[in-house]
Amino acid sequence: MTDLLLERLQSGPPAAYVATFGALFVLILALGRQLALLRQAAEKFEIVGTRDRGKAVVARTRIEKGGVVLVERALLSVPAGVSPIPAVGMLGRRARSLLESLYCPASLSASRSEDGSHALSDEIGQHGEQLRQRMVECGVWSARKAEVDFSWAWTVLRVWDANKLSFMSRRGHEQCIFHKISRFNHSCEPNVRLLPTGEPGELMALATVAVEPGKELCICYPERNVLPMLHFLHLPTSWRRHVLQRWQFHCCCARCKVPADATRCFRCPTAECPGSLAVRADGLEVSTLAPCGACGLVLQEEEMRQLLAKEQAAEQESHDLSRKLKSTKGTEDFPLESVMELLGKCWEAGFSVDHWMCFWLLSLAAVGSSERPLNVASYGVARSTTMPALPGTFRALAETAPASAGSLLLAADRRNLLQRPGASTRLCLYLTFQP
Ligand SMILES: C[S@@+](CC[C@H](N)C(=O)[O-])C[C@H]1O[C@@H](n2cnc3c(N)ncnc32)[C@H](O)[C@@H]1O
Repeated sequence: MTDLLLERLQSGPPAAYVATFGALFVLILALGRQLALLRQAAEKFEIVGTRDRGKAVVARTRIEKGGVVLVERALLSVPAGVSPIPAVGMLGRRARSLLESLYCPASLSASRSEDGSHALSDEIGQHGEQLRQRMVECGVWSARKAEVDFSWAWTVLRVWDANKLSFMSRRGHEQCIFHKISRFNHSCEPNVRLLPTGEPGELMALATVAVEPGKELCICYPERNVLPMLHFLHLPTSWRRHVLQRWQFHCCCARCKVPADATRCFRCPTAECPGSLAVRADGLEVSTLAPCGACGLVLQEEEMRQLLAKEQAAEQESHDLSRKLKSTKGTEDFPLESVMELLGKCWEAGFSVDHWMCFWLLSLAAVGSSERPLNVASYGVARSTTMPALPGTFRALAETAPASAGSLLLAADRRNLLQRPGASTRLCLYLTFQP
């Protein structure tokens, strides 16, 4: 009996078994591949390579406004403010390889205020020099494993830096990385908005406008207001470029490529001309103004210099106002007078009603003059940026405002402020009041 067994073992499994198992294995692989292809075909988007911004998500079919592009569960998720290091060290094989395939910049940038006291670079050093030590200290790795896995973990942390998204779920404030959602590029005229589904580590991508097949699907990376009640999308091009440096790229979206910055524009001085002159945003060191869009007037260098100096002075005052707003508790101490005063200065300085500062001040004026509690009024601006555009909103305010501010309020009342750049993305706005 034992001899028979030994003989069987030495001669190995019969060839028929090997062939059957081999065939089954190949069949399972082929089925898996077919299933993956079917799933991909059912998706409304595909991930493709681009010439200038790595991979991108592109619509495969027409997606209606408000349509769900995808719902995805995160590959890696940690509560906000908590180090991702232990989670990185405990990833499974599949999550590891998916993460490794994501975009990974050459350098991890310096500690950031958004990360608060838990800036990653405070733990691991600017270039990962303390990473090994931290992995061992927090018990994720033995000293030997630290030697082997160091470069892998360093890569994953750079992936984390470039791709992480923060949002609220049932579990609280989370920071997550996704396999597909992390492929969305940024645009200053986004057509997709990410929304938490409420489930832990889960996000949903919704189209904010109808998207035609072949068009890139983009989100807006900065989520927070830059000034109280002023979202990133309403900022001038140069300021947006500065904010985007956090992701280490120079935005090449359609809005950033336009040579004149429509959010920094002045009224045309020609009598009766309704046009405006916008600051050129083509990277010239000294700012100049493009000719008037309506009558073609070109300003002399000295006139341009004067307008730009006035703009700089008003911007300086906007920082003081922003400080006041941050300490505002309610409607009682809302600095409406300061808002009106600055509006008046902007009008006298020749700003167009489309200038970013006018848009901001007009939103503030609408909130500050509303009879509703501050959080409700500012939420109104957040939910519906149509509020400042409702006929009559500013006309009533103009009656009590200083004469110069009154002109701007009346001008704004005749216009739909949503016609301004970035406004098509209004579903992406979260103009919340941040005390
Ligand atoms: C979260 S990843 C987005 C997906 C990435 N393109 C990829 O290949 O996986 C962020 C990086 O994509 C690139 N990127 C995103 N939006 C861009 C834009 N509007 N212009 C240029 N580069 C962009 C930048 O390199 C940025 O750091």
